[in-house]
Amino acid sequence: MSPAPEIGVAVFILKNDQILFGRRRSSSIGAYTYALPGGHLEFGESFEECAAREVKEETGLEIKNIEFLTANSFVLSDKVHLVAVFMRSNLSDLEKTPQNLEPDKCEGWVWHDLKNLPEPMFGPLKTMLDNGFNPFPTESK
Ligand SMILES: Nc1nc2c([nH]c(=O)n2[C@H]2C[C@H](O)[C@@H](COP(=O)(O)OP(=O)(O)OP(=O)(O)O)O2)c(=O)[nH]1
Repeated sequence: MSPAPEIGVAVFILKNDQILFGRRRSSSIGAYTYALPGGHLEFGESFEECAAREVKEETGLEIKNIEFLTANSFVLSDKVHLVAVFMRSNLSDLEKTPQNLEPDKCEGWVWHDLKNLPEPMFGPLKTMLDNGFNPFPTESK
């Protein structure tokens, strides 16, 4: 029997014109590609709770204005079917810098301009951004 789809929550943290990305390490899917902070939805969690928890666990940052943006279904192989929920947020404290709290999973966190995105990017995210998806609120960007 095929494995069940996995549900991931990925978070665009927006700061001025920039988005926070980290390069994934080899132990997980999307090895060596740039992706957003995020992780798997745990039983009983809302998308907002999952976003805040994963961002805190991975970067030490606290976020606010957490909002649902979109969700997509991606079949990556015979064995991997992702349902990715994309959220956006702002930093609670603009002065705080991200820490790499899970160095076994991520090489480090860097801010990137929407017009100058890092490559190679994690497949599901790349598909969305290549199709013109813009995570910034329309009034400010
Ligand atoms: N982190 C992250 N996950 C993403 C992105 N796009 C996307 O489809 N996903 C999917 C892949 C996975 O199915 C799921 C969670 O990803 P993950 O591989 O980072 O999970 P993790 O090990 O940090 O999480 P966990 O098991 O500790 O909860 O979300 C993205 O940009 N960033």
